[in-house]
Amino acid sequence: MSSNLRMPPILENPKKILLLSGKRKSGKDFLAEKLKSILGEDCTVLRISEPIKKHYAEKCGVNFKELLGDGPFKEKYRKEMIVWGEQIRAEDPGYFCRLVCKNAQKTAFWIISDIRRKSDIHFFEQNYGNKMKSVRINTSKEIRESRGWVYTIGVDDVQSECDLDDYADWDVIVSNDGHYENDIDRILKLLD
Ligand SMILES: Nc1ncnc2c1ncn2[C@@H]1O[C@H](COP(=O)(O)OP(=O)(O)OP(=O)(O)O)[C@@H](O)[C@H]1O
Repeated sequence: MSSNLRMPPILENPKKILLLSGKRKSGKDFLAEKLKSILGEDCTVLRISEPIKKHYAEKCGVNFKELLGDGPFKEKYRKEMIVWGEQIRAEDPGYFCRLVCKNAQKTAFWIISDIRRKSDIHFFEQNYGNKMKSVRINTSKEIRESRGWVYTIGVDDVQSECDLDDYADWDVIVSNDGHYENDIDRILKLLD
């Protein structure tokens, strides 16, 4: 056997990275899971908040799985986690993005389902160039409220929730107000 045949394949993955952004309860995780169910094994859903939650759970002795879920536990600790995450980011804005990419499975598509800051977008632009596609999910206040959103000082009025309100360079903007099938098609086209 020639030594060439034993060379490991060059990893071209991920081929595309979808960044999902939107206000709380806009449906980022919901749409990420719908996309994953279509893309299957070729796709990994990643969350920048995951290493934050993991660290926070270990530090404070709380349940990591509960923090990841969509329930009251996450809401209870959200404010504290935001403050802690901001302290780390102040020194190194790419810290959590880098951690997520480093530990991610090398599938063809990555979906990052919780993009919250311009610095997150810049990280992916700088490191992955045109592979990165950004999606903003704009969902009405009324629908978000019907999904359990309650305006909370210290959460809804801080950078993690508002920094991307004035970002204007989205590849696709969707409204997840009820019917999402067309939105899914428009997002999938970004992966061509
Ligand atoms: N199109 C939809 N149809 C039905 N239910 C939806 C739809 N979009 C979202 N939901 C539901 O609304 C709730 C909030 O959605 P989701 O957790 O995806 O929001 P999120 O943007 O990820 O929120 P957060 O920023 O708080 O993590 C979930 O229970 C989800 O199943």
